[in-house]
Amino acid sequence: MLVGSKNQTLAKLNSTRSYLSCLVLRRDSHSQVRANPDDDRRRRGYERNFGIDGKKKEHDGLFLCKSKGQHLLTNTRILDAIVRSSDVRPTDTVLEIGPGTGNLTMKLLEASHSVVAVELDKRMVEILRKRVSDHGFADKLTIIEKDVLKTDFPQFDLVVANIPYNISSPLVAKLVYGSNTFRSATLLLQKEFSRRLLANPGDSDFNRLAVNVKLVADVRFVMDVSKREFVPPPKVDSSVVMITPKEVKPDVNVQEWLAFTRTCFGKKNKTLGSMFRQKKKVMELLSLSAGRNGSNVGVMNQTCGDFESDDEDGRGKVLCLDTDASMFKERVIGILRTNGFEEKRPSKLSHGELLHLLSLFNQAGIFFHDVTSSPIIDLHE
Ligand SMILES: C[S@@+](CC[C@H](N)C(=O)[O-])C[C@H]1O[C@@H](n2cnc3c(N)ncnc32)[C@H](O)[C@@H]1O
Repeated sequence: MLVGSKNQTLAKLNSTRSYLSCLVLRRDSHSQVRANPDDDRRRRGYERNFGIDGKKKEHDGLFLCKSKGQHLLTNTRILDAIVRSSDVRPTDTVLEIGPGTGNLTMKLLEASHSVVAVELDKRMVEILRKRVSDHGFADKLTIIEKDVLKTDFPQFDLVVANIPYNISSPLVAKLVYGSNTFRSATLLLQKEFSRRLLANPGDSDFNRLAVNVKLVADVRFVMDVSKREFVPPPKVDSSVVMITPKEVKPDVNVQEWLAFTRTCFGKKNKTLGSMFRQKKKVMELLSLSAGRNGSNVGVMNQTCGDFESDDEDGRGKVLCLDTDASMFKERVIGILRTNGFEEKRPSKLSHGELLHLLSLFNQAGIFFHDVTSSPIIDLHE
């Protein structure tokens, strides 16, 4: 039951910082809240089911926390459309990330052989368990009560999930660059993130996220979902996309590829020539490449070492570094020029062309990944 109007609720929320991130959901409201085509009725439904009441919160209320991305999808029509578009089969084990109170889970349990759900919020887990066992599905559900980013997944056939948007990038990375083999991942994502993911080489908005994901997977747009379909409504609209891992993946060192795309897509709209002429970039690549086995840069450093020892006041060292850097820069630009890449912009290049350029650099002893740092899969920025 609502205590106060929506405006009063917001005023109270503003009064305490910690309240800003949470709303109170009555424990039974997951089954009562339904999206409605009529905006006014939807607002009234929202107001009936949410409110801020200190006492209720302590006794039978449930906070929906912004920081955990807790926006529940309540429109049955959309939930059905997501399940249909995911192509789930009766023999499938589905991985659901962030089941919340189980709106999507119930549909997945009906359509699949079993569901593995990863949820970090104990209160959600409690509600989900009860709801699922009330409907006789307990045997088909495994709940992993953990942070999905710190969990090893058991085997599954496909992913279907309305995920917390604040972990979109590391989660997509974990799925597409992780060790699990699966058919597809149908994900409800922030619309802007989906658009970035869907961009193709040559598009004005082709970006590092898309180039990294599309190296190993295909991405298909499924549908847009309005923010009004969620309780509480987030600030942004959403889209459903389907990510399908490629059967054959390119034979490339992933860390080297990710470091290479970080360099290439770091400065929007620059040509490769102007990007690789920057002194800072040249010095960075020189130092990364010098430590690698088989790198010709090592030979340059050896010569440099002899030179340095002859010079007592250290001026030779500066000169030597400058010589190294300018020779190295010539080598980098030479590769770009000889192979027709100097005037090209990375966003216009295909995966094949980018992979070719990386292998030309590596063959010439020019490397991008810092082998001394611990490996991480970061897909953008
Ligand atoms: C957007 S809600 C989706 C809820 C439900 N699937 C639905 O559609 O109504 C995201 C859910 O993910 C959970 N969650 C947030 N961060 C998580 C994490 N790192 N690991 C696992 N679950 C997480 C939240 O507690 C919340 O239940």
